[in-house]
Amino acid sequence: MAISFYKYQGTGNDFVMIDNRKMTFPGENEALVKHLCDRRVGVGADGLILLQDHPDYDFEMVYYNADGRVGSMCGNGARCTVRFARQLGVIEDVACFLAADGEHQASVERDLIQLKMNDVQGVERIGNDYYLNTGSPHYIRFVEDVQTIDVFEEGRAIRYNDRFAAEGTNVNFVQKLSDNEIFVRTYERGVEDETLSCGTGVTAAALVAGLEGMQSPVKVKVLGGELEVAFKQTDADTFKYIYLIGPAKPVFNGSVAV
Ligand SMILES: N[C@@H](CCC[C@H](N)C(=O)O)C(=O)O
Repeated sequence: MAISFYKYQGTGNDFVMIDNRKMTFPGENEALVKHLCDRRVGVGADGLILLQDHPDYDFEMVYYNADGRVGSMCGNGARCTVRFARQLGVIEDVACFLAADGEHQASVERDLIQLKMNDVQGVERIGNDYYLNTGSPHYIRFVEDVQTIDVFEEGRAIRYNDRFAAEGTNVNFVQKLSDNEIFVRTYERGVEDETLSCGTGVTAAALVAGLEGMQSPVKVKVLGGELEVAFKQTDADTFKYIYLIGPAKPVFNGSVAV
């Protein structure tokens, strides 16, 4: 069997993208998804996304982590899916689509995709760190110099500690660069390694920076590029009108024998 695919990336977070409007892709086949995401024997990606028809939305996005399991919300993946939907002619410059955490709106403006994230309510304090859900679970730790952090070892230690081992969490190390800019490095659950960018992680980090006094919009540097997060804090730990803004680009397309 041959599978046609597209490869997209958003600030270095990369995805195998499949047009599954004919519902031919066997999404329940964990081993196949894992194989396609494998960087040695497959296409290679941090995750795989199916774009599917939905009766009530422009499209539905179904996201899998590189380990082959269905994931929760993926912010960079969603921005890439919007770009992909536009390339396929499914949408023009605006979209309303369904993802793991519900409905999302998005718009395309030249290179940039602006994605509306769901409201966030509840930010837990864990010692000097934070834990919140921006569609996916994120642990946030502020550090003095993010470049010197061993993200794999320190992130993995938190992801597999007694509190998180069963469900897992993504872990973000955040450095404040100025009064409106942060640098974020992320250990991603389901990839079980550092990725070059994580959209829901960057969003979580910006909201927590907001809790610590940073004004919206927050500029965010990641290893794979730059993003921006706009938000409105409406309560002690409630955020609304959250937007994740940044580029999403096609890389190549092809067909892979499986
Ligand atoms: N890379 C993603 C985050 C994906 C979700 C995560 N790996 C999980 O399932 O917890 C993003 O851009 O948000």
